[in-house]
Amino acid sequence: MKPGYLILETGEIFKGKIIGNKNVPVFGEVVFNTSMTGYQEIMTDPSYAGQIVVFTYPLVGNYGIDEKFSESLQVHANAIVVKELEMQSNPLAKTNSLLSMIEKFNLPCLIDVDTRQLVRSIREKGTVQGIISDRLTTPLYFQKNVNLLNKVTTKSVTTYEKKGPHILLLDFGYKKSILDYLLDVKKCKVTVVPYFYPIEKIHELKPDGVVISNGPGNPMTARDQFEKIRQITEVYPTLGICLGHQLIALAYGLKTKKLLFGHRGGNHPVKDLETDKVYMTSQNHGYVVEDFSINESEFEMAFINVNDGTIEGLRHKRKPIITVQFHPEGHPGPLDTEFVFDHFLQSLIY
Ligand SMILES: NC(=O)CC[C@H](N)C(=O)O
Repeated sequence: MKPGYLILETGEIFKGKIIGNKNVPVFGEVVFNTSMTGYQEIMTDPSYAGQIVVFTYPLVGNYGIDEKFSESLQVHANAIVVKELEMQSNPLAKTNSLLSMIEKFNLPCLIDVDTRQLVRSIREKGTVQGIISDRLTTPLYFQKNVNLLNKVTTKSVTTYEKKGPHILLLDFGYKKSILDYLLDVKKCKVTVVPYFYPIEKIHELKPDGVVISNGPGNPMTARDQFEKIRQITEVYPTLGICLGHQLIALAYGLKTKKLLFGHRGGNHPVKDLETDKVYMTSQNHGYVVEDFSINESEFEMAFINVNDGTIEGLRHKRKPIITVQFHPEGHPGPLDTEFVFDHFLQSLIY
């Protein structure tokens, strides 16, 4: 194991050891996730493309990995940072080790890091770019506002046949558990298309409803899709999840902004403004829809974050459009808000 460093844009340096891909430096936006489990789902969630993920839970890898928990076929995070990494596989659980996954995907990983201090710094100063390197003299070079969507979206059109309603999943980097939920739990027929799929071709597929997926980066990088998204919502009942929520809001003229350090974890409390009930949700986002922009828009707030009062979901006043900033499909995290899918499916006429 060779010594390594996480060098932040602010000039702060965190020491550790490099394992996995030793071909550093590697760059990325440094974000932290507070989930106590779910490292495999987090690493394979396409929304983390371009980011260096810091796990606040101090021991990562202790229950191994299992193919069925992957949210995609790749690891999307640029690198991970952990306090203590369990190197062995767990013979009782009969799983492979996290290290085998790190090696398979050639993922740079900085271990033995004071992640508490690192997260304190991010919480204070905000999300910053960083570099993992094996030397302190690495020149700081940061790419900002890169379009990550082409990296994560599907290149083809795939239909999964089932007897239920036909849902089009517009893929900005969807998590597999969204597809699984629609297929296996709700028995929907699902067609997954690239995010840039033209509106005429969407009409040809004759979906009963559209789900706009989660995905990486600043939602404004998808501005060339806003007009199409608006057209989709004019015709089809639509559910937007996380990035999908932000894109629908932007398509209707609302605004987004970057949070100081984002929401990434499995216990973010969200209040349903219709019932006044609070649910625990799984979250992973750095941007939010700005609340002032909702005034005089065609939307009303459906969910609010109990911790910081940010918008967690929108409902169109007349059209069947539901959007959520959190992840109703969980993975990792609670499934308390799966009913969001039911509300969407109830809005379909087929
Ligand atoms: N999970 C997501 O879809 C993330 C959305 C967006 N990239 C954000 O960070 O806010």
